Amino acid sequence: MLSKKNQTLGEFIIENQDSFQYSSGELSKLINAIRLAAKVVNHEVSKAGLIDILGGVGETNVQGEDQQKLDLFANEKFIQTLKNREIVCGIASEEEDSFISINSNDDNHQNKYVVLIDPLDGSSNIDVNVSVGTIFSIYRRVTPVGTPVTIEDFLQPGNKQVAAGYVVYGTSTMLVYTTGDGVNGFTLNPALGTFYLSHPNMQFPVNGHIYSVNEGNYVHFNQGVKDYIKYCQMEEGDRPYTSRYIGSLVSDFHRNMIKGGIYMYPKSSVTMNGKLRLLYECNPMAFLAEQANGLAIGGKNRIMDIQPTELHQRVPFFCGSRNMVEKLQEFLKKYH
Ligand SMILES: O=P(O)(O)OC[C@H]1O[C@](O)(COP(=O)(O)O)[C@@H](O)[C@@H]1O
Ligand SMILES: [Mg+2]
Ligand SMILES: [Mg+2]
Repeated sequence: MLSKKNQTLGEFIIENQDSFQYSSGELSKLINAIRLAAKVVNHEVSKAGLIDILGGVGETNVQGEDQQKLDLFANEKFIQTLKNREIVCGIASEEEDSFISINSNDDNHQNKYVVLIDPLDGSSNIDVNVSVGTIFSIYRRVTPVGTPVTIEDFLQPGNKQVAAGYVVYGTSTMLVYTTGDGVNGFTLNPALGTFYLSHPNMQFPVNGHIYSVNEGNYVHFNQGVKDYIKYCQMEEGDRPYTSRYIGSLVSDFHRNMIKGGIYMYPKSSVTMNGKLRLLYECNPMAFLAEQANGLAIGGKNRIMDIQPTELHQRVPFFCGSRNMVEKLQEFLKKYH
């Protein structure tokens, strides 16, 4: 991977095109499309209080969650931008019941990629001015080029991803992604509308001192998770760790990748499979984590080895600094 601090995202994409195993320029166009949609969404997010984009639309998505205006705005912008560029043959989104098959105007199109997105991550934080994000995961289709995509093209295990990333709309706006050759972070200069390489070759510190979990659910967690949380809080060695939970997966992950930490959304007696969606939340964050020397598990198993069965399936998710996730796994194993 070739990287020079402060080079633009556009320059970085071109310079690293050949390090991508399927390099044909299509993936570069795809990342460029995501860059463009991220800027459009960032523009709305940054002035959310001034325009009528706060609050819900009074409808729920396929998962029974209240859809926020910004969920739908971001969903529309990412789908539209990807469609207009004629580089993907299918899209799946948290806000769409089923996948969208993209028919090209060019019958001989060679579009090989499908994209899965969480257009707006951290929806519960939109109205309270806390950082939110967008998450994306990219696969090569498994069905023949030129034919309509099928569910098979989306239900691929995470270890088949060719690229994944997120945008965090926070104190600054960053796009962080991997194509399987390390993780790089780009910060948007809003005045110029350009992303610059600010965080080359991001790495999870092997150890960390931050644990991120919604402790309001503590009583519903299984004993292994409870014991690990108690371990984090114990006055011993380099503990207690600090508890930090923003409630936006992207923002909690981003902080933990920079400072060292572990994020947990376990299954519980109320959320039998946890809350987070395997295909457009857990798999992309797991790909990034592993590319940044971290780990991502669902309990006993590696998240990216899970064979998906449904578009919106949920799985327990534990992700972060290598030694912290391995320690948690020790506690979980005690009760399996
Ligand atoms: O409020 P809870 O139950 O702790 O859940 C917070 C988690 O849910 C999410 O908001 C789910 O994502 P969406 O906002 O995209 O639905 C994560 O970003 C976050 O980590
Ligand atoms: Mg989400
Ligand atoms: Mg969302």
